[in-house]
Amino acid sequence: MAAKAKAQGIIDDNSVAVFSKSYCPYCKATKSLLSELGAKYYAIELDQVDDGAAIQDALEDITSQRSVPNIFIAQKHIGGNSDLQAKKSQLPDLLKEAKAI
Ligand SMILES: N[C@@H](CCC(=O)N[C@@H](CS)C(=O)NCC(=O)O)C(=O)O
Repeated sequence: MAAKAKAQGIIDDNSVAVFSKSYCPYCKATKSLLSELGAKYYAIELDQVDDGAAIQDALEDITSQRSVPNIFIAQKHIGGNSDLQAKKSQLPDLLKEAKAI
């Protein structure tokens, strides 16, 4: 429950939240794209925090998605890297609406 509250808090408190793992190439692609677009984002590396596995379980409960990256923009679940890349043309508007750029 603590992990679920922490995951939800990260989603609620950040215009863009990326649940990531430091070695994950899809996560790197997501963070690169957001950086290229000049977006402010919060990333948590689940392989580098003690409660990372519990947060990953909580994310699966919340989103039915277990893989990382698990991405939220303006508290809305976007999905993983392939979902984010597929929205590339809409991202500038989405990120502006979210006040991330
Ligand atoms: N199609 C997914 C692929 C993501 C993926 O395969 N991520 C791997 C890490 S690189 C993963 O979540 N593996 C399971 C795990 O780390 O628990 C996307 O585009 O985000």
